Amino acid sequence: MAVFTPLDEAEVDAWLSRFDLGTRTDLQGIASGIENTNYFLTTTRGQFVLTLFERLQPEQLPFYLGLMHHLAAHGVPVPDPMPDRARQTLHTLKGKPAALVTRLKGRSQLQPQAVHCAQVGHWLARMHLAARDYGGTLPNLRGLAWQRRIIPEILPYLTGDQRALISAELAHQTAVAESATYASLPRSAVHADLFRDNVLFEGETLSGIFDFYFAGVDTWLFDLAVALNDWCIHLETGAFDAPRRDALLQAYQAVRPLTEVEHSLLPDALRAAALRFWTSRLADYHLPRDAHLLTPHDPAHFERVLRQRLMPD
Ligand SMILES: Nc1ncnc2c1ncn2[C@@H]1O[C@H](COP(=O)(O)OP(=O)(O)OP(=O)(O)O)[C@@H](O)[C@H]1O
Ligand SMILES: N[C@@H](CCO)C(=O)O
Repeated sequence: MAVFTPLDEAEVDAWLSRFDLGTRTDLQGIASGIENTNYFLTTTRGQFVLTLFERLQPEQLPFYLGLMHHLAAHGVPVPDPMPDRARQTLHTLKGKPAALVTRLKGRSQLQPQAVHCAQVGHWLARMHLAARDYGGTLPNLRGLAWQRRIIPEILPYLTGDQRALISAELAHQTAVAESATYASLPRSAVHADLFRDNVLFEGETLSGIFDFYFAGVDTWLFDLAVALNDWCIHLETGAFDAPRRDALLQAYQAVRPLTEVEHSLLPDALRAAALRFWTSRLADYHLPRDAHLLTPHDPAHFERVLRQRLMPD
């Protein structure tokens, strides 16, 4: 369930009157999602999503909302945060930070085919190019610095084999991140969590990308690796499905060809992306921050993905 903070119609109406968005015609709690309280809010002027941020710090939110607006203004189909009459997009409702964003059309495609992966590759590259001149500077808060802090806390919960794997991978990624080639990788604000459940399709056409609340400045290659590791694998084994992987990569490169350095570092980036989500899932599982909010995803899945990425092709 994802209505952690129930809202009644009168309090939503009072809040909505700050905007030039007409009056409420419908309000429905959204059942999915595990981080925030979300409602679909329909007014006489359009369809929106009202989000109450249950966990995120208000200081981080201007970066996410600013990025969404920047991308929307560049023609990327992402939720556009609505300003109130005082031109603010970050609001407060029931004492929590809140935003009202445009509702995107479409449905998720949890069993993607190559045609869907090609759409994801195309829009990921468009997003990267559009984000180049976004001025926000929030780092990826689940990047290597966070992993180096949290992995020692997780180690006691792991088997000897898992401890060896995660420690060796962390050491490898630290060495990669300190290399001169890594420093030359193109980067900007990126989504950093472009999984199947954060994209909508109308038929075979991508109609929306949402959930920017893990976005941060990181390499474009890392963002690409996150998407490849989710959209283009067999979920049971973590192995790549070659037609889907090739479709995503080709469509990405039709918009923005990878540099030579990016080609050479892609295998490391795929490992880095697997390590990132194995680590966060282990942390959510063993060190829950807000146990009542989080339904942890299965950490073993990303352990399998990492082991697959370590095998020769
Ligand atoms: N702007 C939007 N337009 C259309 N649908 C949306 C939009 N934002 C959210 N949704 C719908 O609401 C659901 C819940 O949103 P979301 O996945 O972002 O939840 P969350 O709790 O904020 O994050 P998490 O994915 O981390 O659990 C999505 O699966 C999607 O169906
Ligand atoms: N995509 C993340 C959850 C955070 O949105 C995961 O699958 O672990």
